[in-house]
Amino acid sequence: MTDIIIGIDAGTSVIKAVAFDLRGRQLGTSSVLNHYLSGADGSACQSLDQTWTDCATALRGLGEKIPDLAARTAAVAVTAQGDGTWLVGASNRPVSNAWLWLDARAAPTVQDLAAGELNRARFEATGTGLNTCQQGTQMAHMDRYAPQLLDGAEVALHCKDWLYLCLTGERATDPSEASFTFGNFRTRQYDDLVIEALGLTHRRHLLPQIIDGTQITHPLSAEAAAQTGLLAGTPVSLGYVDMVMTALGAGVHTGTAGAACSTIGSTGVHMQAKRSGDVHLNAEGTGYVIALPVPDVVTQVQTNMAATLNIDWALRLAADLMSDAGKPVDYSDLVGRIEGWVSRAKPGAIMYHPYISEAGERGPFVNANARAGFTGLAAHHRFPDMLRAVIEGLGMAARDCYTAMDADPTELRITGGAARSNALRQILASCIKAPVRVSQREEAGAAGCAMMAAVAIGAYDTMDDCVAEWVTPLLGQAEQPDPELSRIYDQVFPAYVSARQSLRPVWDTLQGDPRAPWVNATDPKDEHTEMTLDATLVSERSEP
Ligand SMILES: Nc1ncnc2c1ncn2[C@@H]1O[C@H](COP(=O)(O)OP(=O)(O)O)[C@@H](O)[C@H]1O
Ligand SMILES: O=P(O)(O)OC[C@H](O)[C@H](O)CO
Repeated sequence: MTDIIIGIDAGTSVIKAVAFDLRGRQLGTSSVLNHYLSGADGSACQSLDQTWTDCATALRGLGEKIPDLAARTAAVAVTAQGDGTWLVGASNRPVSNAWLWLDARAAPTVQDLAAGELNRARFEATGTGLNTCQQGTQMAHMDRYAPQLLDGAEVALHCKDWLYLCLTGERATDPSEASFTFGNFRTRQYDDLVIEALGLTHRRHLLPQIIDGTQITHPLSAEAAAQTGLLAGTPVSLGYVDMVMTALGAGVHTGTAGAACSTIGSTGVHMQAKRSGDVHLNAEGTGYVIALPVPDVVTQVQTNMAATLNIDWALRLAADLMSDAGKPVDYSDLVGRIEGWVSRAKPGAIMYHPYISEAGERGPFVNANARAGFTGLAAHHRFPDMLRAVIEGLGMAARDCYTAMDADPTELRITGGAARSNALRQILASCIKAPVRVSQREEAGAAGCAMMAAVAIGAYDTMDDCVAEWVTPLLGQAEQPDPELSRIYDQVFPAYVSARQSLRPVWDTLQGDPRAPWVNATDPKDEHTEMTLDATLVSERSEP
């Protein structure tokens, strides 16, 4: 009897394979740390072959934990980190390492395309502002400065699409990434005007077929079966991009009017489900519109490049000082002190803009030069005051994003590593002025794509039926905002926005001239991969 669905979530930090029963109970997880290479030129690259090997290892690991996994598996589904460019050539071999969503090399091309006369029409079709993370801008950049990469490719995939190809031999992508990058969120199809606006009409042949994993599956190939330990012929479903899979699993679409969902992990993703006719397209042309695997329902999205990476930066600073002073401690050991430090500090005393990512910020404004900063430090301030400001900065950034979406959430469902922090939950609720609820779902991304497979194999007639059993019962208690904190944050927020608007020329000066366009097609040196490793260690150590 087949009674298990496996969800694969290939994130930037970790690749996970998670087993669920057909009613959504999590049975087991197996994970492998992910690795990418980043360079001083802004590059962030990942080996396609290694990604598949790691995925297969995670699946075999799951087989060691769950008795008779292969025979019991009714379906497999895959989602992964989004954006980026995974080029595949003849015989389905990689053309080069993938460019990840973290890759900042396309910055000059983004500036150029954003000023193009077709850009507003492109935005109104995709609902998505241009940034360096996306496949469209990365391919446009390659087309200008490294055309040999595209010349050598037969198909341009995203991470989950590459894994789907390895699992099934099918070249395909899903409606979410296809429409927010190259298409229209209303039709979920490619749009010629969008492709023209990116200057990629002559590369149109690189875009794969679009399939919906709630309706179509392909069988696991014999080669993939040998590598993963699963049975050839097992149905495989292609999930949507991880941002919406996580949100689906954590409660973005349960039928509660006005509810929104934020993922507060390394990045911050803020989203609200809407009918496609109700999407608010802002004047600045920023954000994403990402389809959900539900007819005519999309998510309006604004996403911060860095969320908890700001906390990790502050803790690392403290850990380095302690280590230099002969009291060695890893920054992840300090996570347990966050609550005490925050409770000792005065709210709203210091302002912090959380743009710590080397790639700047993308939501609700796009600026590769944006950088983090404190405003309002005084001699009496100590580390706890600064840490509280960092966490309040994440709350302000979330409010900035929801404001740009014209959303006024009635309730915020949260997931991601920092949802474990009481202090963060209270600050977030008070900044947004809505109760927060933490989903008890441990692996929301893997669950989201497994739900698609559950619909595809007929375990549920509709996604809404599946949500009612897999998602709604796992939503935790509502935690109310603190009215006094909300009053303080109401006062601070306009200043937070005007400060970040005024800082623009300062950031431009600090970053100097825009990066020289990238011309060298060689891959970066392995300069650091420890960011992802550390993030994982922290979250493992801080399990409740
Ligand atoms: N109790 C906590 N308080 C604040 N941040 C935390 C806590 N526990 C984990 N984190 C942060 O959560 C992040 C990991 O979140 P997670 O969602 O697991 O990662 P990712 O977004 O990389 O998939 C780390 O940056 C870590 O510092
Ligand atoms: O790997 P994670 O942080 O789960 O996901 C990354 C997103 O897909 C990315 O931010 C898309 O641009």
